[in-house]
Amino acid sequence: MLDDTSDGYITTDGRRIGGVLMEMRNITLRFGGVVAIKDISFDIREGEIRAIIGPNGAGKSSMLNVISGFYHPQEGEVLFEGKPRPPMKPYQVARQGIARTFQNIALFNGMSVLDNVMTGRLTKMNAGLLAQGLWYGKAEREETENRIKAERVIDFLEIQHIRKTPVGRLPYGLKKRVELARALVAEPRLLLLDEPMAGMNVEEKEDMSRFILDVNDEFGTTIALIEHDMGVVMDLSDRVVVMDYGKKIGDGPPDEVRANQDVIDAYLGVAHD
Ligand SMILES: Nc1ncnc2c1ncn2[C@@H]1O[C@H](COP(=O)(O)OP(=O)(O)OP(=O)(O)O)[C@@H](O)[C@H]1O
Repeated sequence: MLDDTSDGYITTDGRRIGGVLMEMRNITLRFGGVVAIKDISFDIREGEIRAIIGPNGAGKSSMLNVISGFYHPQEGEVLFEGKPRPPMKPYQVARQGIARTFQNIALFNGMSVLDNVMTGRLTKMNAGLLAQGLWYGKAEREETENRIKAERVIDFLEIQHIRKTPVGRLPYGLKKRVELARALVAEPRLLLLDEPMAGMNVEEKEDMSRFILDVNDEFGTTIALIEHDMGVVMDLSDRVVVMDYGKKIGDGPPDEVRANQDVIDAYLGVAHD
């Protein structure tokens, strides 16, 4: 049942959604004369799958980039665990426990699946180069731990059979899964997925949906994803924000959003004043 208490709620499938992890307050983002986001507010609760959807050019990528700390809005505030988040460099955001995947896959094609996944541990590494030279034991322990974590995620996402394969040789759907593995191995509190189903066939979309649900269920990871296609996220998400021309036109559980006339019009391309 969904209620609005700050302590959270239990979903109909028995998952526990906690309090607010991240809050976007009156965010406005401009690129010169283009207003990509206009005064949008919403929150992301601990443990939930939160989707941001909207037609082309609605401002979804811009919003994801604000959440990930890559863009700094001209107006508004981003709060993480109730505290205003100052402008940060991407690596500082990553250290806060936010990981992401990209719309255009950003993997190292010449490297194996395992090595690509291991790069996801970089933000977790404490033993720097000097420490690796001077204090070999610690660096070795860290390397072993990183490898165990990488192997666990590889097993979980069912890509063991390709762990030694160079990523460049993989079909698109599997590349997307490797990207998910790399983000997940950083053990994020908040996982951001940029159009995880884009360019996939029906079977690949079904696989990806299942893995997103499993990740959320198994690791309790909070997930925010953006998606162009309304259909694919409706079954996955606990709550959905709908954007159109930089504005928020809907926000709520999938059934509520699906019945929202502004949302229907936006997807059908009906003009508004
Ligand atoms: N770096 C940028 N410089 C200038 N304008 C930009 C930039 N990024 C986005 N925009 C503009 O901001 C608006 C929102 O774009 P954005 O990419 O966030 O939308 P989107 O919903 O992700 O679209 P799509 O589904 O096509 O990826 C668009 O008008 C776009 O042209």
